[in-house]
Amino acid sequence: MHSQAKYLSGDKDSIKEFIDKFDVFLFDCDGVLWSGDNLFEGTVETLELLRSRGKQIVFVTNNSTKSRSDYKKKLTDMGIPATVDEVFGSSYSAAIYISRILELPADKRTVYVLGERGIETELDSENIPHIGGTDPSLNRIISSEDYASIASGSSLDPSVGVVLCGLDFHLNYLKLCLAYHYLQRGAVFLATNIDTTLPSAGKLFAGAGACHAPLVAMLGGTKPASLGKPSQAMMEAIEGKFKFERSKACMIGDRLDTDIRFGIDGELGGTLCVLTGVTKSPDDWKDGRTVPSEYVNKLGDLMGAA
Ligand SMILES: O=C(O)[C@H](O)[C@H](O)COP(=O)(O)O
Ligand SMILES: [Mg+2]
Repeated sequence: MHSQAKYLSGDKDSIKEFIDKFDVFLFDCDGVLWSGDNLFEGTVETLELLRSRGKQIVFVTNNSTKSRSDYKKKLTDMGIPATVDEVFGSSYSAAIYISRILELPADKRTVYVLGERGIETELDSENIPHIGGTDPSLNRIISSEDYASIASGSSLDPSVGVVLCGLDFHLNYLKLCLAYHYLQRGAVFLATNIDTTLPSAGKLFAGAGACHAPLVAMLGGTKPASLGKPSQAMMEAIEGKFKFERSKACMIGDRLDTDIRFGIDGELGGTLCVLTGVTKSPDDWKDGRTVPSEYVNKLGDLMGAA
């Protein structure tokens, strides 16, 4: 880990030297490429510059609301050429973990989802049965019948072996209580990611970590295993798919406890922090716990090497 982050913005030679050090750039999305649907200045040009220099680009996002194909569409709609194979999201990471790593009893293979369509799509891609999620019948206030049927277990699906939590724009009391009772019955507690906030429109909003925080409180502090950044299960899955040399790879992100931690723990060749998302200034890493190797004001500053 670095004790001092090198500031690159405006330093043409250092930017060129930085880019030349790496063959692969792992790009975080929210807070780096855009804020919500607002693309940051210079993003398209910077990605074009890196590709023109033969760099491999991988989009590594913790945003679980979209599948890989959804992200490919968002990227291309925003003017960023991308293929589905270049996208690796936390929902996909979780689906791979559940289908290929987690060993569940044969009668406990169903996943109860607290989250959006992106999680469901990726579970489908791994043929994992799931309930909850975007089921419209759950978008309502809990009833006295619900209390009774959840308490007795008569409305609970006995095949649920996992509760998987992501960013849920339709979160409610009923859904949290269903998740809690599945967990109480022994379901494995998983999260796509731990991000407590979501950058959008230049400010911060509730993130996936805030969505499952009520369950952590109800469970007396038990936290889910998270399959997004900084999980090294995700790094290993990405490395397995793209076969890159870690010392020649750089993680570019806006969040210290996910993106930069992901790159440091993964012993990548470098970590570049941008100040357009969650992290706002070098003061944010003055405790020395998670210090990027380099930083810029915004991604587009790398155009200094053009
Ligand atoms: O709350 C969340 O899920 C995250 O803030 C968000 O989606 C992170 O996405 P990323 O910055 O990893 O693209
Ligand atoms: Mg981000």
